Amino acid sequence: MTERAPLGVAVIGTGRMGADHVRRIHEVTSGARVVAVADVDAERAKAVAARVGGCTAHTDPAAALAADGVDAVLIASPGPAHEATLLAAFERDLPVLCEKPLTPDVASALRVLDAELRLGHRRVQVGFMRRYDPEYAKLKALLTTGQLGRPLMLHNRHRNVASPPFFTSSMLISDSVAHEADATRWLLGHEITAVTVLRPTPSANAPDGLRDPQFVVFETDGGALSDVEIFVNCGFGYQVQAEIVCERGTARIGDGHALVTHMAGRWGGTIAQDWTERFETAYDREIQAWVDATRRGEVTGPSVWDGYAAAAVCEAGVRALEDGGRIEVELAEKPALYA
Ligand SMILES: NC(=O)C1=CN([C@@H]2O[C@H](COP(=O)(O)OP(=O)(O)OC[C@H]3O[C@@H](n4cnc5c(N)ncnc54)[C@H](O)[C@@H]3O)[C@@H](O)[C@H]2O)C=CC1
Ligand SMILES: O=C1[C@@H](O)[C@H](O)[C@@H](O)[C@H](O)[C@H]1O
Repeated sequence: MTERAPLGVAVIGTGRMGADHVRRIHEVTSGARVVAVADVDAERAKAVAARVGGCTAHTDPAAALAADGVDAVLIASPGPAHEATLLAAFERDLPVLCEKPLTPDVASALRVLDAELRLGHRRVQVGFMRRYDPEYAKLKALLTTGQLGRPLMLHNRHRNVASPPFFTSSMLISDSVAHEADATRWLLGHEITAVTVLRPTPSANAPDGLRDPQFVVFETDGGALSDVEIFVNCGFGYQVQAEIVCERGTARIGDGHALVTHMAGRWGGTIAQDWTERFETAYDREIQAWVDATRRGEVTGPSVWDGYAAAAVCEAGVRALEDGGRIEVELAEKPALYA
């Protein structure tokens, strides 16, 4: 690849996120083009490839990685399939953007971490896109100035309209609260040391047997608390909000007051209905940052260590959900590669 050639991207998994990322790279991102896609569903892969000129469709991710013109990989298959594609990408030393979660459990996350360490350099950006959301970025910048003083508590709310049919009670933690695990670590610059999960009586609108909502409390090594209301069948909208409480003040994001209307004796606004709407700008910025860094020969953004740490927090959270009580998070020693 010459310095100015567009980055040739293989997109693995062409479901909801993968197809949206293909569209994004094709229409929004500069400096990249999709040259191959793979999906176990051949028809879906073909349909998505057909929307992009010069893109080959595969059912085997390894074949897509080996296709002509592939310089980098975007993984958007389900979490349990990530490890195999990550390891295949490492064999070709290809840069990767891997949708969250890095992998669904600690054992597989550690295998990926070990494999990247053996490679000897960072290759992966993990898709914790909230770090690229303008509101989260402003909150992070404010905290970095130190004006508010030491962070004491972070209150998070994470609401989805409805959960998909395959969603389990533990997925509220491993699939959804994974975002707050990362946001807490990133915003505070602390590691999470323990997790407690409280379970109110499930909403009558939750599917039978689903423990929804849940109230999760993280303790951090900086002495802060971060709580998360996770409610994936709230019915009315997609809401992600965060309020930081510090020694000298508070700051809050996610109220969605960009447009307030006054009409017919009422005032109000609209609520996003899903993540593609609420975080559209974050995804655009995330993919552009990945493409730009990759073309410079760099790897930036959330690392394999961040993906592993989130997996460790979520695994402790799932145990806390199942067993009750407070579960400590066990983290390996942080390798120098991720310092
Ligand atoms: N950052 C974010 O806000 C979000 C991230 N995600 C993540 O994106 C990833 C994909 O999620 P969705 O698009 O919602 O799922 P989806 O189910 O809509 O799409 C997954 C696609 O992967 C294909 N697939 C399954 N196994 C495969 C394999 N071994 N190789 C290649 N393709 C395979 C499926 O046929 C399907 O087309 C997941 O890791 C999920 O956690 C999902 C939603 C939001
Ligand atoms: O990552 C996501 C989904 O996988 C998850 O299931 C949702 O709860 C999150 O809001 C969304 O951002």
